Amino acid sequence: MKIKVCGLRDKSNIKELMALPLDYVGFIFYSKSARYVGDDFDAEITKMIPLHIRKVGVFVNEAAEKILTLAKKYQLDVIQLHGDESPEDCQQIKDSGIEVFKAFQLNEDFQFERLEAYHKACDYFLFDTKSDSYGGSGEKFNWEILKKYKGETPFFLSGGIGIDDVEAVKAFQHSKLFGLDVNSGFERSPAVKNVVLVEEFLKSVRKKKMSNNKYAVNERGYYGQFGGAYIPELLRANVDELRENYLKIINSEKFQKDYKRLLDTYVGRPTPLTKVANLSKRFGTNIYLKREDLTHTGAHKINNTVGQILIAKYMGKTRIIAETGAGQHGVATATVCALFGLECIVYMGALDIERQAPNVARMKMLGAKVVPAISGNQTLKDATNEAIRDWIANPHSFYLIGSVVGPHPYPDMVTRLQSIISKEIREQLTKETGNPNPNYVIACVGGGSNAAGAFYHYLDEEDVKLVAVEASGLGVNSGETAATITIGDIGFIHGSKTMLMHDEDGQITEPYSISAGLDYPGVGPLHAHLAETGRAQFLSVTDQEALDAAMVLAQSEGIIPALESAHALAALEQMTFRKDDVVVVNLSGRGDKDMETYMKEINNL
Ligand SMILES: O=C(O)c1ccccc1NCC(=O)[C@H](O)[C@H](O)COP(=O)(O)O
Repeated sequence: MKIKVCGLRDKSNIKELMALPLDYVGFIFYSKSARYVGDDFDAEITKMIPLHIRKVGVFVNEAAEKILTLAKKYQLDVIQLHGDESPEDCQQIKDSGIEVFKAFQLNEDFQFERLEAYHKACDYFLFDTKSDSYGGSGEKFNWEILKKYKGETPFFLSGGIGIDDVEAVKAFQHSKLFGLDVNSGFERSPAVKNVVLVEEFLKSVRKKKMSNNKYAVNERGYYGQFGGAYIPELLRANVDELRENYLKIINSEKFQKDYKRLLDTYVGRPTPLTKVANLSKRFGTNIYLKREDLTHTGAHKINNTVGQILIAKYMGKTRIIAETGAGQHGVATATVCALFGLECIVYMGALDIERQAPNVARMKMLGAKVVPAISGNQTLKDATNEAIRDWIANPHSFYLIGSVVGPHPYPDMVTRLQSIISKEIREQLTKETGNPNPNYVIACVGGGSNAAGAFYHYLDEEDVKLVAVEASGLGVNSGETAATITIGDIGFIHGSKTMLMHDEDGQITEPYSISAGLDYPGVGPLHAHLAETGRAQFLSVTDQEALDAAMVLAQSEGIIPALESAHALAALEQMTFRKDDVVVVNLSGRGDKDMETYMKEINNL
């Protein structure tokens, strides 16, 4: 929720307010207002305002020429029009490249049809109370009226909002509510705000709503209708042992201390949140990359293997088994087994062993035994079957799964271990913009572990749009695809009920994507639930679109992404953003491992 404090003038008061996480500050350029900045308002005052706080000039029936002159002088980012300005007046300001807020004074008789002519010409509306003055009346209006507002332009709620309105504001819901505009409710005297009260208001309004756990796993291991533990009887004891222990261990102080130490000193966390200027310019918004590519081993996978190896140790396990497709999870598992001196057996399809020679060599160098799966298509699905067989035969082993898939508790356990990603994003954005919540979080989805981690702390923050990007390979209808949510159905795979791709006989189909990490015929049950409830939007990206996006990032920002992450980047091309949106793309891995593919697929490399 964006917060705008309007009606400022006093330099020392403004300086104090600048320390608060505000989004907008407003200056009244209407001479009849008690908060009028005055004819000799010092332009140095607006210059000292940090760039992330946007400066709004408030005008009433003023000539466009004068507005634009003052906008230049005071470096205003936004013009807020409070008089009888027409859509054409708004458009004239907008055409000069400045954002426009149009204020409307509402009462029960307000005709919302009036707004239709303004949508194109305004970036935001501001709904204030009908009064004899043009604004700053300190009076509230009946917010229920806004149920009638069905327009597309987001709005600020305004009019007499004060510290006593925190609960009402939090309870008020409207899909187009963008922010709150406050003014006289926080004044000591005209144009001088009570900084302590403003700070208290910001904290209370933004305090995380008590999680309603709508998207969390329930005690039976389900996300809505998805999840569960559909496993052979012979595996039951192994899975139950893990289910009974994982939360106790993860929540223990000792685990938290050991896990944090490893994340900080071995994995290299926190990973940076990089604002990418050239990409931001290209998409006309503010794009940040969460740099999982900078972790040890070069991808987010290590967050999970470091956590699971600790859980295995605490459970007294000495033998680790894992399955791997392209070898990334195998390498991350072999890495932590080497670190802890544990035996490591990695099952890998015989065909994948042939295709992924460097990763096979890495695993061997790290001391792991790589066992070929020679059944079926000799790929990931078959490797998983072999790993499960091994686990049944060797119950003292720990099966270390690499994504938010498999029987409960794996999806929840892996999600929690990857949630460090969104925990850090929140902390980093708070420092950077004053608000922990971005407008969008975008991540690629194969099984879905990097997306689960990037989404986790935002699941109940409905103002944050979650975008999951699947690999559509050669196209969603080509038969050569891995876009499970887009074309799949409900079914059972690797011990859980979820969405998967299958043929007419119900057989799971072989997925295809240029990106090995997205080449999975199912998806984690959390993601199936996010898709079903509409909490996350699912987009799909072809091989070619991902390759193009990788080139754009490499050549505009000097970062070569993993092919998986390139899918998340390519989704930007399918979306439209506002100038002041904050968009976080989870850059799940670095591109070194994909150089052979890039060299083969991109001309002149
Ligand atoms: O604040 C003023 O004096 C004013 C005068 C003329 C036009 C607009 C004005 N204020 C604009 C605002 O953005 C106010 O914050 C908004 O009207 C709500 O004010 P309040 O009821 O005091 O919270």
